[in-house]
Amino acid sequence: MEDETKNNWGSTAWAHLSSTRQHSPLIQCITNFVSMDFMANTLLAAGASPAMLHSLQEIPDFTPNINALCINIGTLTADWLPAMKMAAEVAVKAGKPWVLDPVAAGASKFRLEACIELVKLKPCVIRGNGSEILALFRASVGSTKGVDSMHDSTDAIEAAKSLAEASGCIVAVSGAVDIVTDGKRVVGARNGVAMLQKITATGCSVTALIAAFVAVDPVHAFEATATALSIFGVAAEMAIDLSKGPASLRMHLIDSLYGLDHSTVLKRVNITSL
Ligand SMILES: Nc1ncnc2c1ncn2[C@@H]1O[C@H](COP(=O)(O)OP(=O)(O)O)[C@@H](O)[C@H]1O
Ligand SMILES: Cc1ncsc1CCOP(=O)(O)O
Ligand SMILES: [Mg+2]
Repeated sequence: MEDETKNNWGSTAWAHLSSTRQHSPLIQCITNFVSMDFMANTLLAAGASPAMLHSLQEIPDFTPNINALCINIGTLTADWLPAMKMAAEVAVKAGKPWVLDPVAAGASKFRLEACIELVKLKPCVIRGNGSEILALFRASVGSTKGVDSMHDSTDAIEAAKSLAEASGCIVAVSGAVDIVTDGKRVVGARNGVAMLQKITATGCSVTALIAAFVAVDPVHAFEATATALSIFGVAAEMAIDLSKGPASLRMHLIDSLYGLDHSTVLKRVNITSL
């Protein structure tokens, strides 16, 4: 049974990656300055088409034509927030899914309140690390080390389920095990390598990959979220053997994602029910 489940997830992951390569969904990213380059390259390597457009003036023309939107508050300032909100509203109105990365949600009142306002604008998926999801669930500042997590993803399972129930979003918590829940179902993706934490913007980039997979399979956002996390992890597993440290892992990760083949995906995708 477990093998069967694993194989099904492998096929689903391959379907999402293949579909991304075939359809090249246009992903608008309103993201932090740190992540822009790596996020765009991750999306390109997966076959998607990234566009880092964040001007308030362009959103009414541009956002209705995208396939999905990724909003990341990593280097948030007050002047960026109206564009994020407008883009989320325009995307929802146009029937396009959007994904929220609540970077360092618990680091300040300003960030936390921005996240809470954004969650009200109906993201399809929220992906954060353990501390971010706990901060959002508790609606409280603290218990985070800036953008890095002070918690294991498994510490936030119940918080993720409650947040998913309350918001109607899929909630993903990244870490050694990536947790994905819709409030009822919970799966864990056990792919990836610990050194991913030593490369900035890997979390941001996997959130953008989730947006790409949700764009090609919007009615299965739960599955698309789990497979995106797993595929990113599998690419890292392939890359680590070729790497000498974080800088070369970063390079090989992009190459591995670009070159991932069917048999590797079927063999390595490791998603199970929790
Ligand atoms: N200990 C770990 N082992 C394997 N993969 C990990 C580990 N920690 C994080 N990852 C992976 O690194 C990526 C970024 O996750 P994470 O570091 O939790 O996000 P963030 O950068 O937003 O804090 C994800 O793909 C996640 O699966
Ligand atoms: C270092 C840093 N500072 C503000 S945003 C950012 C990038 C965070 O990226 P990630 O959440 O993927 O680690
Ligand atoms: Mg992050």
